Amino acid sequence: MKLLSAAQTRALDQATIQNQQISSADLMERAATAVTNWLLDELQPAYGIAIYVFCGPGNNGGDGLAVARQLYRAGYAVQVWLLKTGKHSADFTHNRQQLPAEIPCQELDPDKLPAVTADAVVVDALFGTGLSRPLEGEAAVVVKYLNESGATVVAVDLPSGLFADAPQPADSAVINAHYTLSFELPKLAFLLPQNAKFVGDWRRLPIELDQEVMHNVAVDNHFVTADELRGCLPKRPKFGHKGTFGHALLLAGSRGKIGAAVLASRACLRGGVGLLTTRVPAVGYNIIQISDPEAMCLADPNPDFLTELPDLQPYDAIGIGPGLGQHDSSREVLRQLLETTRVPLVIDADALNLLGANPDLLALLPPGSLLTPHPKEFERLVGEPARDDYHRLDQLRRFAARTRCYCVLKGAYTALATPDGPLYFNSTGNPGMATGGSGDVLTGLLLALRADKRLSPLDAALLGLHAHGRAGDLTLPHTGHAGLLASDIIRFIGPALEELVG
Ligand SMILES: NC(=O)C1=CN([C@@H]2O[C@H](COP(=O)(O)OP(=O)(O)OC[C@H]3O[C@@H](n4cnc5c(N)ncnc54)[C@H](O)[C@@H]3O)[C@@H](O)[C@H]2O)[C@@H](O)CC1
Ligand SMILES: [K+]
Repeated sequence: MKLLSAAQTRALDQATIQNQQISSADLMERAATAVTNWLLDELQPAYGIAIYVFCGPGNNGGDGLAVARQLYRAGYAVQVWLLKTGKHSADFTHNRQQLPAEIPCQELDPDKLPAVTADAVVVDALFGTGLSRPLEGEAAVVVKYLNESGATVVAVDLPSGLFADAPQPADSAVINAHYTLSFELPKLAFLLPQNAKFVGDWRRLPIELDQEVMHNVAVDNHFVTADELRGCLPKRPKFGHKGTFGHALLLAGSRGKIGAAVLASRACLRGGVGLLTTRVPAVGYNIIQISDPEAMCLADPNPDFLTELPDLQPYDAIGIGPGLGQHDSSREVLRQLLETTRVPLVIDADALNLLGANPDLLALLPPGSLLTPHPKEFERLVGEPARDDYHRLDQLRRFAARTRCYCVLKGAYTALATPDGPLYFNSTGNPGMATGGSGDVLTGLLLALRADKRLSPLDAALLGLHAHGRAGDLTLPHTGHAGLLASDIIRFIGPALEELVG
């Protein structure tokens, strides 16, 4: 699913109006109907509860006026409050004229705002994608007042004051919505941690925008849905054998962190790899052999950390990092690996920290490698803290372009940057997965998919990120959020992958 800029959204609205031969008021009615239906079907406010619709001067306000009319016709006690300032759009004026006279409708006076109580529902239709500067004056006063009211706030299209795809000054007034109802597509802003308190739970309301125009528009950012990935994982051929699915090598673990190697190995096996060899320091030999009997174990001569790179000839993909530690000898193993490998690499955890601390190693990164940092590891990799989440995405995009690698940025909506520019945001997963070992599981799963020669690097990464989050979602009924362990995720990798098989 594409994430459009505000300008692209406007163009798509216009194309829809033209191609479907409808008026802009018709499209607005469609949008408002989607909001009203969501309110009635999902929020289900009790009859008699006060519903305040706050409208700005543009088409977002027009949506609000149409919603107010529809809610009134559905029997709700609605009142409309209008911002005094601003030039009214044509569709605002149209819907203002359509508002039944029985609905109380007044202009807002910042010195005498309506008493909005905590049990009320507020529909925020002040500003949407037409926001051109941070809110100030009257609008900022209203927004701050609503944020303090305790009422349930439902934002139409976008929380007022929030830019769809760019940062705003830290102290600017933005609605803190409980729910944001976005027309047709989500917005980039929804996927960034810094905007979580503005956006609340977001929903996407389809309004039948022109599919062909949407298909052809070029975008920098994608939100990857299950529908798009379904069928992308090739079926295992009837006469396939273990060689068909690749032989992976995992370099992981150090004294006290052999568990990371166990988790990554098991996830790799559950990810469908044909064969797996796990290289751990000698202390991990028995542990791996007992915990992951399906894996072969090659012990390093050193008891505590990796010091030697094995012969790489048999392997189709190599993963390095989980629990590795940052010993000088392990750094040299990483260096040798970067210098000699001819197969895809998956690089995680301490291997990333070693890259960050040694720019000469970073320069050796083979193009096409897949890196899986969380934000702190990514900061070490690029050596510069991000100003905000948008800046961090810029850094991510530039890093992938410069190194010609695929780079993940782990989070609630994990991002994947590609060497050619586009970013892909993952749509699965839950906060229960923010637990030790979850990243090791991802590395193992991605390693399995990179070892499968039938998959492109991009498909392997997207499928792995999706299946990892989905496996985490499938554990929830069994574990809840707090009780979710990384090893539970592994149990559900199989079912999560099965959903994606063509
Ligand atoms: N274009 C269409 O046909 C559709 C538009 N829709 C709605 O229309 C919205 C976009 O409408 P508009 O483009 O009219 O934009 P908005 O309604 O978001 O706001 C635009 C108005 O606000 C003013 N403005 C911008 N920033 C301001 C600020 N900081 N302080 C004060 N005034 C400010 C602008 O000068 C303009 O008058 C969408 O978010 C969506 O809610 C939907 O009805 C779907 C169809
Ligand atoms: K809004």
